[in-house]
Amino acid sequence: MTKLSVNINKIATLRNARGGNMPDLLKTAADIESFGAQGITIHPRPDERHIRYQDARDLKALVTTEYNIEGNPVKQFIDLVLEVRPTQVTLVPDAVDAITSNAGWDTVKHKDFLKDVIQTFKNAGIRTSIFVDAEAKMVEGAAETGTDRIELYTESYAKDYGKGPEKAVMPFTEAAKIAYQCGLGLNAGHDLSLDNIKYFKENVPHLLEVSIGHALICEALYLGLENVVNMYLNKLK
Ligand SMILES: CC(=O)[C@@H](O)[C@H](O)COP(=O)(O)O
Ligand SMILES: NCC(=O)COP(=O)(O)O
Repeated sequence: MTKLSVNINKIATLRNARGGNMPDLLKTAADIESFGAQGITIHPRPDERHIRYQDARDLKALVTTEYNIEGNPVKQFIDLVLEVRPTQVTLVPDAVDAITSNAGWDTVKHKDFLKDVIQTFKNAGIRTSIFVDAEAKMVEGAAETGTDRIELYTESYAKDYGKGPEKAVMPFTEAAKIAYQCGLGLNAGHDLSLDNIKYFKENVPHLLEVSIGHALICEALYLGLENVVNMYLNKLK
């Protein structure tokens, strides 16, 4: 079985737009768990444009499933993760000004750095994962850091899925096999959606977990709007 970890960054984006507490991030996380999701993912960024560092602390007391914190391991992030002690930390090499994550780690170039950071988190009993592109060299490099898992960066799959799913998924199938041979657990995420997730699951072996946020929240709007519009109409009769 592949676990679904719901990324709630977009709930925080919406909340922050008005400065109040609507939607309530903590209630939404609890609801998502009660609907059956097996994990909650957040990706606090240094500018706190969506998830705030305090959200990461508050969620710790509430999340009863797998709690996954993603981010670039700058000092502030490392300190936060060591304080919160989630189930899993996912290291993502994102630039401060990036709109969203746009690349996996170069695990060859940054091997020594990653080894140190991974060890720090493992010493604290936190499972580790490294965000990588679906390339043999990067997967093998990740294995040499001592990480428990990798997360395959799936943007290219999502982008190319419409042009031909067989070709789009091929590098991910291969990377998954290599990860398994290296003894790495396998996660995946970025731009996965209701359209493309089934084919990915069917063609990528040993997939332990996917984290999905942007599309899932958009789909929740599309699929929930009719109900809410009708509730308003009923009140306005
Ligand atoms: C690592 C990854 O692919 C996701 O965490 C993604 O970066 C979501 O972050 P944003 O919600 O800030 O786009
Ligand atoms: N790790 C990927 C993630 O948490 C969600 O990415 P996205 O679905 O918001 O693109």
